Amino acid sequence: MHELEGEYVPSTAGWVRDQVEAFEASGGAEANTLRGGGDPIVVITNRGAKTGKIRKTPLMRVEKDGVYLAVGSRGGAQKNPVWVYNFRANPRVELQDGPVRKAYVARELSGDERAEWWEYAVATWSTYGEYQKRTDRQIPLFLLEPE
Ligand SMILES: C[C@H](OP(=O)(O)OC[C@@H](O)[C@@H](O)[C@@H](O)Cn1c2nc(=O)[nH]c(=O)c-2cc2ccc(O)cc21)C(=O)N[C@@H](CCC(=O)N[C@@H](CCC(=O)O)C(=O)O)C(=O)O
Repeated sequence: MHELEGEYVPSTAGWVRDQVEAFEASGGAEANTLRGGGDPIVVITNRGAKTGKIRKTPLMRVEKDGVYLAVGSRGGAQKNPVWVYNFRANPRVELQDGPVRKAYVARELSGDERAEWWEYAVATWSTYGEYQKRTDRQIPLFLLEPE
């Protein structure tokens, strides 16, 4: 059975749900930046930690040599986005970048490795630095490596 089949339950956030829909309907040709600006996004399909349902999570595109970084910033909110718990429970995800959708395994980062990737994330999209200043929660990072 294909790893990530199952019932897709859209995000409770309308703008996110709509972006996923437009992105997937166009094979990643449309709705592939943040709010139509110049910052590229990817869409990560993941399995709910409690419901087992299929979730689709757009994140900023942070990539290096075929490996992607998922940044649990959620605008600097005090609590983690719940997809963090999905990635921890079900690390096999699928990531679509433009027209290409592939299987990855998510691995949560810590220590020096995390520090290095955090620096790269902020260099890629500087708003992440602003978000970390807004909360004393340490923003979780997951490296997505091709399966
Ligand atoms: C709104 C909420 O989503 P969330 O998983 O908390 O994630 C919040 C946001 O991070 C998520 O919406 C991101 O896509 C927002 N977002 C970014 N969020 C980020 O954290 N970082 C980014 O870089 C980022 C970029 C981005 C770009 C475009 C865009 O449209 C959205 C972007 C949600 O969908 N909640 C569902 C539950 C979702 C879920 O996965 N439930 C699990 C249970 C999880 C648990 O164990 O509690 C399950 O199904 O079992 C609900 O309340 O019903």
